[in-house]
Amino acid sequence: MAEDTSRKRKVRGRKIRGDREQKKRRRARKELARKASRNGNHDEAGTAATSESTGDEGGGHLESPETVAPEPFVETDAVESLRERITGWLAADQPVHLIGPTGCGKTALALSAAAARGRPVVHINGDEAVDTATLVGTYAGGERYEERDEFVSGVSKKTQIVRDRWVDNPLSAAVREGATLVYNEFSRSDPAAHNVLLSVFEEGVLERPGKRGRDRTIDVHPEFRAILTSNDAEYAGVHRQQDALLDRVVGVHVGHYDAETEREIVRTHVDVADTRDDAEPSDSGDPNNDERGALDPEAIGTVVETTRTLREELPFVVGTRAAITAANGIAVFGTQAGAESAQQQTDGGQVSLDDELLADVFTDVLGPKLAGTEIDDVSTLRERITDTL
Ligand SMILES: Nc1ncnc2c1ncn2[C@@H]1O[C@H](COP(=O)(O)OP(=O)(O)OP(=O)(O)O)[C@@H](O)[C@H]1O
Repeated sequence: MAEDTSRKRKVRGRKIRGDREQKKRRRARKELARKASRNGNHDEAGTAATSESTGDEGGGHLESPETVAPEPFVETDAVESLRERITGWLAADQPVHLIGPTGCGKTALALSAAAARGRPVVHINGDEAVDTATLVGTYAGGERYEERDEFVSGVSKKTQIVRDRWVDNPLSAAVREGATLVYNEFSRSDPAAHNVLLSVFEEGVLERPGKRGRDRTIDVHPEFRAILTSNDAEYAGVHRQQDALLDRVVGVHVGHYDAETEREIVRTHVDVADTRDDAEPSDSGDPNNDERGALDPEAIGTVVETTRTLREELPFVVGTRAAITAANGIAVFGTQAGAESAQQQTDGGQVSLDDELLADVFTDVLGPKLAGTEIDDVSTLRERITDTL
């Protein structure tokens, strides 16, 4: 009889514990939903879930589309047409591989296309150290918790339980949440790390190596998409990725933009002088940098034209980034050289630009690229630049 009573209480105890756990889980889910909605992280049904709702940990990898959208972002016809190609392929459920020379604008395009989808974004960079666990997740030791059993009133039993703690990494977070994965310079990572991508792209499941039981795989959310970027030289170089992977992505080749687009891009990254006759004296616009002046459209045109000529003449890539860096250098050094008075300097005067300054600035900007090229030293580089001007 006594045994019967204790059994009943034990059953009721479990039921109460079960209700409490359910409530706790519901509270946790609500909290996660609140956090996710603050991040704009919703799935199709308007509910929000993160890996934690399945008992795993995976926070921290998702960013809202608004956060990742590049700012400033120039949208000329050339930029828009490329972005439409990317978003078009994503709509066709194809992973996209953006291939192009360094500094031509791949990352900006990828992030802009990802943001345009309005889904959460996971942004990672490839490098030698990336392996499967870095992408998919891993066990991060045991998690200890205490379970309390109340058999009869006044008699309780505590049990220490150690449970494997799984930590999600970017790919698992992205496939679970239906995010857009932007995997920058993916060809810098070991190709073996990307085997998991094959089943993600082909079968819609992510295998979690080391996971056991029914948690071994994650079903890929139907809204999950991937944009991979790589430098055209590296892509064909040391880390050639397996054909099986390259076969499952479409390649969009991104070259250097046309002159008008490059001028627009440079313009958005520097302070532009107001050249109207009745314009106020120009101000750098940056309260922390009084020494930086404003470039007029003509100076921006000269920087872009020089960049484009050097691109043809020099044995290494001279990307749009080089043009932006040079323009920013000229905004400082041109102002220092051109300022006739101390007052003009602190006002952030308009820059004065001549060949000497252009050669100095471009020599510094391109100096780091000499290694492994036919140009042995920096004085030869300067000569080559001067010849081009
Ligand atoms: N459409 C654009 N609007 C504004 N800025 C842009 C645009 N495209 C590129 N840029 C700027 O040009 C520079 C180079 O772009 P980005 O970093 O995207 O090139 P990348 O090809 O990814 O370079 P890397 O191969 O070195 O990673 C950055 O400063 C970026 O902000």
